[in-house]
Amino acid sequence: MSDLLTRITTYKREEIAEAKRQRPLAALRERAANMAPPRGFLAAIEQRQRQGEYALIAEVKKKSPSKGLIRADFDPAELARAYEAGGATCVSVLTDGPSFDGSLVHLDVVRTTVGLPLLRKDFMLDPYQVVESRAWGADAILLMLSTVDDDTALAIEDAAREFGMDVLVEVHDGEELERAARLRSRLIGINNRDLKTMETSLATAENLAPQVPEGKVIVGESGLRTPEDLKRMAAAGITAFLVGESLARVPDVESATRALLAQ
Ligand SMILES: O=P(O)(O)OC[C@@H](O)[C@@H](O)c1c[nH]c2ccccc12
Repeated sequence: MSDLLTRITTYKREEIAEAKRQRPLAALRERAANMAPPRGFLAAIEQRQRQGEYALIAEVKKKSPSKGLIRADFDPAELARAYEAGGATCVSVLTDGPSFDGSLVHLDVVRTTVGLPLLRKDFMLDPYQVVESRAWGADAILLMLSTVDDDTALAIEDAAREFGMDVLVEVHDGEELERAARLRSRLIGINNRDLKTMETSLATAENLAPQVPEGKVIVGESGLRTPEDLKRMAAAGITAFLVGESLARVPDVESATRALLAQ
């Protein structure tokens, strides 16, 4: 694991232990059970694709370890509303505090603001976090295979299935892709960003896409800025995208979202 991921997973384990003390699983489960059922995340993506359109998961992102501050006047509700108005299919909400200035409260705020399905973007290490995600209104979770072993990945996936949530399984290389193929989730995210070097190359998704098994839905992640970038991904068979920085950075987010999606 890279230094950054080691640092993040270390504090994340402490956060999880503290959350379990403050809100035991039973209480969290009760809250999750009272939530409205999940909005179909994968279903929304596949519906767009069936219409011959790009599916965009637009990310509510204030800052990141690689880019620093992305949006100074950060307002998660306003950002999500602009994404929705601009034609996004789903919204990703970063909830990690220390590295991204995210919060579970953002998830709650975004859910009451837009009707789109929501991904909780965080570092999932424990099935407890899946219940937590549902209790705060997430419809899908991110599962990075670089941070969990196969048994943990399966346990997290099982928890998500129990709640009817979708799982975006994130990979960065061929080995992780092989591991992803053994999971049941159909959504595979290929992260163009190398978390060891922080370098982003669209060639990552281009090169891995042909190795993704039939029946999976590929999401191209990170470093996507222009309609040409999306076109390049589409040429490799990728028509669903996760985009944060390039949209969250600009003043007029709605127009930028629409412009990015113009085919
Ligand atoms: O801001 P970008 O380059 O458009 O990237 C968005 C998203 O792919 C990125 O935030 C991301 C992908 N996988 C992650 C895992 C953890 C934190 C963040 C990420």
